[in-house]
Amino acid sequence: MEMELDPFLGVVLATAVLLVAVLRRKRGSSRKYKMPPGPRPWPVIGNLNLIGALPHRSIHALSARHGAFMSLRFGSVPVVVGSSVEAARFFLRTSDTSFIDRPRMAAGKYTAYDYSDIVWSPCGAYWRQARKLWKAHLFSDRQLRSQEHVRSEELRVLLRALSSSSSAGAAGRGRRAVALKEHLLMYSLNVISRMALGGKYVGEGGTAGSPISPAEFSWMVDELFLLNGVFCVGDFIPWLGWLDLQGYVGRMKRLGKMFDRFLEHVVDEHDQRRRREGGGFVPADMVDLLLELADDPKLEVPIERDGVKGFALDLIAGGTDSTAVTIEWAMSELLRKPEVLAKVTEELDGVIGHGRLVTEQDIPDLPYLEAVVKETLRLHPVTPLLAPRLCREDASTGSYDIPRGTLVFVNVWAIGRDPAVWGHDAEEFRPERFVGSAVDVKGHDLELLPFGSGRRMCPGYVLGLKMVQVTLANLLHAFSWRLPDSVAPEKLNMQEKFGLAVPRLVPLEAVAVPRLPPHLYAGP
Ligand code: HEM
Repeated sequence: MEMELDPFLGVVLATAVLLVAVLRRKRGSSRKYKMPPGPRPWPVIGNLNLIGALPHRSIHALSARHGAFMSLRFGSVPVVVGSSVEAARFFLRTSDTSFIDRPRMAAGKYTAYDYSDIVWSPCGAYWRQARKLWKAHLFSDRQLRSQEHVRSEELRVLLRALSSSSSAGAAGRGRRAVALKEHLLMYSLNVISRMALGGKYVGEGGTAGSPISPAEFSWMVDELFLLNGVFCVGDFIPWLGWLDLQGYVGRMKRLGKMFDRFLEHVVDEHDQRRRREGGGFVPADMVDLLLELADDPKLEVPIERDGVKGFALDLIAGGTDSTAVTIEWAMSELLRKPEVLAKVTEELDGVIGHGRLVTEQDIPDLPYLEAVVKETLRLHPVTPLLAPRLCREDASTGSYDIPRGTLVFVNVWAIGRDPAVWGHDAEEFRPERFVGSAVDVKGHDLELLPFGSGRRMCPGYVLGLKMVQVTLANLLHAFSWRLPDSVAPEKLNMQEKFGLAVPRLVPLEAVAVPRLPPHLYAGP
């Protein structure tokens, strides 16, 4: 949601502000709402001028002045932001049915098959059915267990790749720093490709005729997350939309076409196998399952081909960037805190030993590692404002009204750093705060909501959490990590870059020295 105005856009908006200020007539409103307090909006742009390149931080600074329920106006759209546990309870629990809709924004239209995926689909029979199908079929415990071997095979590929790309001949200090995120993205993409699409469609070992290179694909995923998070002027000032002054809509249309070429190829291949195998066909991956579900005549709402492609896109997008971003933040925090890094390594040595890798079943025996993951998600929730919600009926907090049509954000980033909840050291990375604590990330504890909560909560959280925990555990178990000699831990750049996900601005580079017997880095 970048809102750094370019000069041309600035001139157009300033002219429009003037015009509207001059032409404005006082209109009577049919009902008087008592909205939460907030900064005074300008004509036309509302408060968009107050939103900087990192909206969760700009909004947090404004909430500190105006309150945990705060009104804003983006262009002509009323906005309310919740920034406390009480606000999260109101929006995501007690009045959750009023706020489970999504706004119709350009990103959903152009990058998500006209709102046919789950993330952008409006609340209704189609969305409810999609969530039910995902839960019962794609993300059932049985389905996730049956694909555990895929995750552990790809993990070994990751460890091998890290071991060879960091080696520069001599062991120890002679090693090169690796760009961790590139490796993590390729790994999570391969895991989700094999689980969802039945094979690797990108990069080394990709299926024949794959229409996409790894570099192109990783650019596409980055672009998708950026464009799904930007504040697009046309969404808020519709009469300026046709000008596409920021160029975002053009980029969305281009990206939508690129993903469509890729997904057409994937769906075609799956269709062909179904036809070839006829009655003997057995679904082997999530796209097979989706195609079979789409054919079910008992479906309440039909799922068209665009729906299948939209769901496949959710799987790819949800399964790749979010996990890679979280692990990169965890490693950054650990590299700044050698004593925490030493403690988590000690736990791994004690529980796992040096003879094997960590499995998903080991995680409950690694409470300090679990605490490290929670602490990372507290300080660096991947989507700090959750995905935008739309108020679909007038609601009231008791003190304030939220009219139908209001855009709602819950700033979970701010809640995760609230000293009233987390104490005076809320900004500090200190996993000990979770040791022996029952607070979890599964949507019950409103002070820690990296996956959201309620009916619109992330449906992939079990997989996402598993992947973050087991991957981080193995990175730490299989390698000793340090920053390059030129970077002092306290000087490590921790700046963020905004989009639907908030990754590091500068990718982390670190030196990885293998610490387990060589056969554990060999192929699966
Ligand atoms: C660390 C990993 C992940 C994090 C932190 C994360 C976080 C989130 C958040 C905050 C939301 C918005 C919830 C809301 O509006 O209240 C969301 C929605 C969603 N996530 Fe995830 N997610 C992760 C992994 C995944 C995975 C692995 C998948 C699927 C493979 C996935 C698929 C989705 C989908 C489809 C939605 C939209 C749900 C809806 O609108 O009904 N996510 N996620």
